Amino acid sequence: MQTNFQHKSVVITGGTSGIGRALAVAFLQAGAKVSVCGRREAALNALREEVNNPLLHTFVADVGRESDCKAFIDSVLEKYGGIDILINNAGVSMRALFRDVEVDVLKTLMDINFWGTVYCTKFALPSITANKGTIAGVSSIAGYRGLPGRTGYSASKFAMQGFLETLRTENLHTGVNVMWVCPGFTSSNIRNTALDQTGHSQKETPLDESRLMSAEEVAQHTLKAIARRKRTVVLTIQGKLTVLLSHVIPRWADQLVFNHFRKEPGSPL
Ligand SMILES: NC(=O)c1ccc[n+]([C@@H]2O[C@H](COP(=O)([O-])OP(=O)(O)OC[C@H]3O[C@@H](n4cnc5c(N)ncnc54)[C@H](O)[C@@H]3O)[C@@H](O)[C@H]2O)c1
Repeated sequence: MQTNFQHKSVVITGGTSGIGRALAVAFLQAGAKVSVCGRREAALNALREEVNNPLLHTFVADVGRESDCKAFIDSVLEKYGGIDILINNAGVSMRALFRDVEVDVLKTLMDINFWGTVYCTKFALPSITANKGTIAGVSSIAGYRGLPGRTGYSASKFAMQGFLETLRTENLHTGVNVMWVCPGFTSSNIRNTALDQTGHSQKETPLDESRLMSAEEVAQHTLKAIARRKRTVVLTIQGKLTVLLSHVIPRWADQLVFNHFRKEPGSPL
């Protein structure tokens, strides 16, 4: 890994916790120049103190805002002179049935998960093209398969994958690799910060987070996939089976997914 990423300029959105944070640490360990954005200065300061590495650049930006994304990418170009790898990682989830949820919750998820990806990619693309680099998205099984209680989340990840797939095809002969990674359930803040029907954080997780894949494992798989210039990576067997079943026998997939989410603690199904 060391040889692949040494001195590369790597940009990660949403890098103060979970998978984004683990990616930042892993790329720094591999000798990359890492730029991370987050919404809160205090969380970015904590990350800087913890990793204590001069190759880490942090910037306050809400990826749901186009002007923040431009300012973030401009700051990276100014500091490091270019971008080799962009990882669109920042994300928020939800848990509420569509019949109950306020439409604004879905708009918030689209703003962050989808539009944040579009904005950052738009501003970083010229430099990544010049460097024949990589544009990556941290997607989800929810980007292949609608999951109950997650209409906005699934829609945003389907949209992200459609956007990235199109971009990959447009860039087939430019030397730019466009790819996405789909982790399975991974221990992080994503379920605690998931929005409820009125747009407030749930502040609890329905899963035993200690039994899930770690963010560090996801980061290692992601570095490997980027180094090998993969197209898409689904990280778990359960995820691969869900994707396959959804294509081959979608009616079964509907029932299996329904059964799975009905058993989730607090499920309104
Ligand atoms: N944890 C899982 O089980 C899992 C599974 C599949 C996909 N994912 C995806 O992985 C990615 C990372 O999530 P995670 O699991 O590490 O959760 P997390 O909540 O720990 O990390 C999400 C990060 O995004 C940041 N973020 C949220 N909104 C933002 C905004 N508007 N602007 C800037 N930053 C913002 C958060 O501050 C945080 O640093 C997400 O895109 C998520 O959809 C997670």
